[in-house]
Amino acid sequence: MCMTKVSMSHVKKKYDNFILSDINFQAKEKEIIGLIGENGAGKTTLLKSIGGINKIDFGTIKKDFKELGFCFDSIPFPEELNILQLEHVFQNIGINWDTQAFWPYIKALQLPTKTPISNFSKGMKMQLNLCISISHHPDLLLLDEITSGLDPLMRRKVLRLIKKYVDQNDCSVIITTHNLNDVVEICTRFDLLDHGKIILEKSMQNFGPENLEKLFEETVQKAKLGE
Ligand SMILES: Nc1ncnc2c1ncn2[C@@H]1O[C@H](COP(=O)(O)OP(=O)(O)OP(=O)(O)O)[C@@H](O)[C@H]1O
Repeated sequence: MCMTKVSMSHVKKKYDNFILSDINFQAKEKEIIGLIGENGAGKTTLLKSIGGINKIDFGTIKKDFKELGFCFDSIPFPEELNILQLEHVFQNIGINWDTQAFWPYIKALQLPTKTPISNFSKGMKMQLNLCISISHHPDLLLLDEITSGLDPLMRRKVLRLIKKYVDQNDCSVIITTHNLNDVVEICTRFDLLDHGKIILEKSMQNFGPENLEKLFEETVQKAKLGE
């Protein structure tokens, strides 16, 4: 049976000038869900609501995951440390941490282990963030624009790593991205957001980047015209 990791029902989140409204959304085990939409559509707000980082104003979120992993744009660890030092800290703070899993990820992405993290590029920090997140063995992984700022080769490596993690674990992933190739390459489903609403949800069978872009444009255009 395919387990649901998170289920949202009629969720609303209000900011002064924005409402995420009437969100009904489910993520099931093994799904990799791409959240797409124009700038300011509400992708990060939705992701943060799922992760409990945002307090919702209305509706319910049923959480059936055991361990949450997430990567948002801020780095939640001390940047003056290098990877060797940071890994030592994780080993010793008594959290769910798998050293054996962590080092092969670092090796695969060729991240330097003795350079202070403060000297890493934005892309390198994102990669490290991902390696740390999946070394806690999350069964729900939230990734906010994980591929932005990555060169094409590194982007491919990161996507492969995410896909492999899902293949080998009972995990579901929700990823926000502006790169529709990310969705085509690893997602099993996408949800298109527009002005705080999910206006389209589709399984990824038979979509290439061109027809996904066309569908994106047409659906957003129709929503703007109120059709
Ligand atoms: N903490 C906040 N306080 C007030 N408004 C916010 C806050 N966070 C986000 N917003 C607003 O909510 C709306 C949706 O923002 P969000 O970051 O979720 O969009 P997004 O789809 O992820 O955009 P992008 O693709 O540009 O990253 C925007 O209008 C933004 O200004």
